[in-house]
Amino acid sequence: MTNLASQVAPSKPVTFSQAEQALLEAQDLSMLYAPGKGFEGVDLSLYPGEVLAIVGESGSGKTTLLKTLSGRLAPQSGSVNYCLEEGQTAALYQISEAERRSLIRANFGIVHQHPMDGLRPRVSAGGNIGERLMENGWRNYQQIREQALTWLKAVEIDPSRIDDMPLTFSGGMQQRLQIARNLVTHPKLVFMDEPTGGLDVSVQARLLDLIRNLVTELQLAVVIVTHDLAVARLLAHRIMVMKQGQVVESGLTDRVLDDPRHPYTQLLVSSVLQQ
Ligand SMILES: Nc1ncnc2c1ncn2[C@@H]1O[C@H](COP(=O)(O)OP(=O)(O)OP(=O)(O)O)[C@@H](O)[C@H]1O
Repeated sequence: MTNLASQVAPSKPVTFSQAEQALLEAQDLSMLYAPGKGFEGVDLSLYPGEVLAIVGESGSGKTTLLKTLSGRLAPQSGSVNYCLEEGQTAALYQISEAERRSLIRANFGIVHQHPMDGLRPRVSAGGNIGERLMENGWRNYQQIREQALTWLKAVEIDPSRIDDMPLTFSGGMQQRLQIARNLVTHPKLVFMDEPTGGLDVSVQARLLDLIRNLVTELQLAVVIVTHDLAVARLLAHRIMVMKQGQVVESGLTDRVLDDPRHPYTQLLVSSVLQQ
């Protein structure tokens, strides 16, 4: 394992009641830009409060799948259903574009690998957080600023930086700000694409610890794309392994990493152990 694993203790195994209705369900989902480029035949169920890691080599289709699951890229075939409340489900690609946008705004968080892809560069840190509240109907300036201050503290950013522009922040701070902007509206489901990629190992460890605490505290369901098995081990209850656009193995994190069954997963796990 990398240094990262030794700096953050692994999360406790949790089981999810399969009797509960899935929050997100994908059936026979495919999106290929060209043969072998994208993903095909993906089935998946995610339960409330569950963290699912999608792992696999570069180009295996992880980001494309994440975009489709989060309503940002229509599949060529298959369905994605989101459970609005017990017994009420929305088919993400059968509702109108406006309905899908509003569903995403109210229920999903989307954390990009490069924080500036998810932040507005010409808006202050406080404004970046407050904007999300305004999009969800908040109007009282004082309350919005108070929430922004609370969330800056929650993601360990000095509240005195509230009026500073995100471009004056370090990469780690920008990523924490992007997380605050996403979580301020208490989404039920958050999609993360390599949220610790491109950061120093010590910054990664701090960020991972923060993400793990927030996920537990807010009981978030998360789909996280990572090529780093240590990140998956620390955060995820379940892992899905992708190779060339196909899911080759999935299961509880400890089972997949400690007893990998598919030769490709065995290769991934053994290559990490040799580092
Ligand atoms: N907009 C696009 N148009 C055409 N091909 C694309 C597009 N986006 C991605 N691809 C191709 O689809 C395949 C899967 O890409 P994807 O980004 O989903 O993989 P990934 O597993 O997330 O890789 P990485 O870990 O490097 O981000 C790659 O071959 C990629 O080049």
